[in-house]
Amino acid sequence: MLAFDNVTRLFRGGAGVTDLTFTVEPGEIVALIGLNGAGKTTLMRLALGMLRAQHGTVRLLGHALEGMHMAAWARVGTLIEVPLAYPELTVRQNLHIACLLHDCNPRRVEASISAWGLDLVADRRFRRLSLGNRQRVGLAAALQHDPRLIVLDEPSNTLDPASVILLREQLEHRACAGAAILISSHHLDEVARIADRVLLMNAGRLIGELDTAGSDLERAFFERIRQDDEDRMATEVAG
Ligand SMILES: Nc1ncnc2c1ncn2[C@@H]1O[C@H](COP(=O)(O)OP(=O)(O)OP(=O)(O)O)[C@@H](O)[C@H]1O
Repeated sequence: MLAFDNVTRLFRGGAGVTDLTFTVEPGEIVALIGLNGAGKTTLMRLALGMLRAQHGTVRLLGHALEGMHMAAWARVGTLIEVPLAYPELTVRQNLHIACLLHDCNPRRVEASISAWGLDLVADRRFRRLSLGNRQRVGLAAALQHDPRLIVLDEPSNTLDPASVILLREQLEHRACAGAAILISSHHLDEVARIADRVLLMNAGRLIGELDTAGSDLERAFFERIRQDDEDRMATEVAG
């Protein structure tokens, strides 16, 4: 569903991501964790063609990124950084547009409004919403068309605990229906609860998977990062 093969994208100044190879299969929830600046958003932007790889290939839904046509993009659901919405339009109008863009029946909008608890703000302009409600609109827009591939950057940001549970249920439901899901997060406990696999990212590289069965996830996470930093420094000194 989503496959990276040796993908590299470096920015001027040297930051970026290097040699990324991984897949997200149908029915799988894969989480990406790493410190600020590790490269998670860059990876997601590469996955969605918002950035082009300098080396390597990205494949979505069986297509090379360059060969993706509109019908294939309509089967992808994304939320990267901030929800994309027209500030002067209402929640309902924004969801209607998102539905049309994804070639889905606009009758789904009402179910989506109710699923995300947006009934009371459905006719309010997007710009007047609280941050958490904006995020809920963004998630509703990303998921209401039953995408086969879902890519969400820190989706639980600004959500209240009830919405975090709602998000978890929505993602589990979609994974059960066969969607491939990639999410990034800073919430280790939440990630451990929902993800089938947790990929660790550090300094622009994927450095392995975190075993979520362990009792002290934070400790395991920081230990892996510390070890990777040490290994890299040792390699640099030796080089
Ligand atoms: N357009 C750009 N030009 C130059 N450098 C960039 C650009 N976009 C990202 N970077 C740099 O690439 C690195 C990875 O950034 P990225 O936003 O992918 O990290 P992140 O893991 O998503 O961080 P956070 O958890 O803070 O959101 C950082 O050092 C960042 O400053």
